[in-house]
Amino acid sequence: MTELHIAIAGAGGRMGRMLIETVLAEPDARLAGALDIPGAPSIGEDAAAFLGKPAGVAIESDLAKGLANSRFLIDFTRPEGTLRHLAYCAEHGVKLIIGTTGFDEAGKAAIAEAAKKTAILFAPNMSVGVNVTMKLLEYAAKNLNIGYDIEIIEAHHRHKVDAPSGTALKMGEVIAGALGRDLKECAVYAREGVTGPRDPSSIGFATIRGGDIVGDHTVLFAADGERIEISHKSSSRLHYAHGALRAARFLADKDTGLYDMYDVLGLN
Ligand SMILES: NC(=O)C1=CN([C@@H]2O[C@H](COP(=O)(O)OP(=O)(O)OC[C@H]3O[C@@H](n4cnc5c(N)ncnc54)[C@H](OP(=O)(O)O)[C@@H]3O)[C@@H](O)[C@H]2O)C=CC1
Ligand SMILES: O=C(O)C1=N[C@H](C(=O)O)C[C@H](O)C1
Repeated sequence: MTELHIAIAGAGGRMGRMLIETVLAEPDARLAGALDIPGAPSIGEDAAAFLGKPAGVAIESDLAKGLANSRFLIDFTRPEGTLRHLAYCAEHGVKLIIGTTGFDEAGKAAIAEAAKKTAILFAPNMSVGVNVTMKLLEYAAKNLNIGYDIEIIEAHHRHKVDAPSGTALKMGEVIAGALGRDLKECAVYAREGVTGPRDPSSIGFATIRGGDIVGDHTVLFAADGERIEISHKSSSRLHYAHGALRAARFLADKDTGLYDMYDVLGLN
């Protein structure tokens, strides 16, 4: 069994901590490094101090130190952080699993470019359930292509900084693709005041933020006389972390290339 030497970025964050706990629990993985943003209170602490059982890995802000012993970096941070890590990983052949959301087009292009130099898994949601839900949405959209208004509703905790969620946007892309539409042309992200009647070719988004909601996504197909709702609800972050570990195993024999969870799960 090849041991996966993994560093975790955003080590003090919600997903960072879940990933550290998960890596420490997996027999084929070793926590080999931990990063956080310069100035974060966690810098210098043991990465597993929050678990009450030190792992002997200090949280670093210096990328060379934090990644010295790692072949993989799992990064769930912010676009600006991921893009900084990306440049270093591409240069030094560290494989990257990116869960961060909220990238603009330039950020996505930078990730695609870096994938010519190192292997990258980039997915706004690493849950197996969410990715299977995407396939259900593709099927539903293809078969409900006339007379159904499509609305995507997502709800997350009060700390989330980007909207709509990366998952909701990906769901929109999957649905638009299945219908032969371009999401950039048909997405409606907000409604207020006198909006006029709904454009039947639009795909609407609604965002809810509050409390500790881990992540809920519902796609509504609404027609005259019936409604179909396809929902996924997360009650824990563990399944995202398990997905990220599956992604690392998938990248183990890849040197370059840009992949997503469909590749990992054989859903293409
Ligand atoms: N793909 C998936 O399956 C999932 C994706 N996500 C995405 O992961 C990301 C993180 O979510 P979450 O863990 O809840 O967020 P948190 O805010 O809890 O954690 C983010 C971590 O990244 C650090 N950070 C912030 N800015 C930078 C930077 N510029 N450089 C380096 N590190 C930085 C933060 O440090 P500090 O706290 O000091 O600012 C913190 O440690 C989000 O984009 C979210 O949408 C979340 C869950 C699942
Ligand atoms: O910020 C979060 O928490 C989550 N972010 C991801 C997204 O934007 O889709 C995935 C998940 O919904 C949790």
